[in-house]
Amino acid sequence: MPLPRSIFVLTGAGISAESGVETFRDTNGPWSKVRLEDVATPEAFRRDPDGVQAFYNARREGLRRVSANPAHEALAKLERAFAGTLTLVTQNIDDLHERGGSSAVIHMHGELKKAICAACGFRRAQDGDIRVEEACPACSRTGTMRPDVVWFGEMPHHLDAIFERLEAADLFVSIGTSGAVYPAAGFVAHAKNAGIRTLELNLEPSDGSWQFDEARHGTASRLVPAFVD
Ligand SMILES: CC(C)NC(=O)[C@H](Cc1c[nH]c2ccccc12)NC(=O)[C@H](CCCC/N=C(/NCCC(=O)O)S[C@H]1O[C@H](COP(=O)(O)OP(=O)(O)OC[C@H]2O[C@@H](n3cnc4c(N)ncnc43)[C@H](O)[C@@H]2O)[C@@H](O)[C@H]1O)NC(=O)OCc1ccccc1
Repeated sequence: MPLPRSIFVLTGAGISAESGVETFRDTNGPWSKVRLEDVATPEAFRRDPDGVQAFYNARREGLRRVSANPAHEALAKLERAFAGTLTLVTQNIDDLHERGGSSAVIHMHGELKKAICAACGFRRAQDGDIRVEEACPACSRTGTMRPDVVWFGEMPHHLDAIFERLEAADLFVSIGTSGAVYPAAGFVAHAKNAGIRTLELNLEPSDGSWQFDEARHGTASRLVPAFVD
């Protein structure tokens, strides 16, 4: 296998599973206790801001109790080895890629540790809880500060740069994702149509596994370091 010149990596919840961040499919994960449309849509935020804030405040607080694992660290090593020609796109809203040493992470679904004003777009770093009634420091409106995450029905971030980088890559690697949520789940088909080699590293075959040139199944903390070395 010729050494790729530029690699595009997409990650999902599976890469953070061994750090203790539940995936969306975990039987006792956060998503097993709530309905997606009750916590991760703009409509839910309008209908029940307390419930939505509590859901994300709890996940943000949970980040204090977890740390990056060997899969995150291996991708940081790959970033150093492929200075500038590695694109790392994650669907995850946790900060474990950065805590694993990666510096150029594209969070296409946003970040738990950021907040945004739904009225004026003001953004800030967010460590503690967002309080429902707090006022936006920029426009002074209250009840508009929300987690800076992409909810269902909202446009993911950085899509133009993502597709540009994807088309310029010669290897697409998908790690720890079930391929259930679009547009991320469509990246493998896009890569194939562009003649790019595709590799899946996942605990089990994902919904889109049949599309990959190669699939290796097992835990990320074992598969990713083995892929990088
Ligand atoms: C449910 C699904 C069918 N719905 C969608 O896809 C929707 C609607 C839609 C759009 N296009 C479509 C086309 C067809 C059908 C539906 C749609 N998409 C949207 O609404 C998107 C926005 C979607 C983003 C929503 N926000 C998230 N997250 C942030 C918030 C939050 O986190 O709270 S999505 C969220 O769910 C997804 C969960 O998936 P995974 O990360 O893969 O996690 P999962 O648990 O499912 O799987 C884990 C995998 O890991 C593996 N694993 C487990 N342990 C390990 C281990 N140890 N090692 C290795 N692997 C492991 C498991 O085997 C498993 O395979 C991620 O994307 C995650 O970010 N927006 C949009 O379309 O806007 C308009 C648009 C867009 C583009 C252009 C024009 C218009």
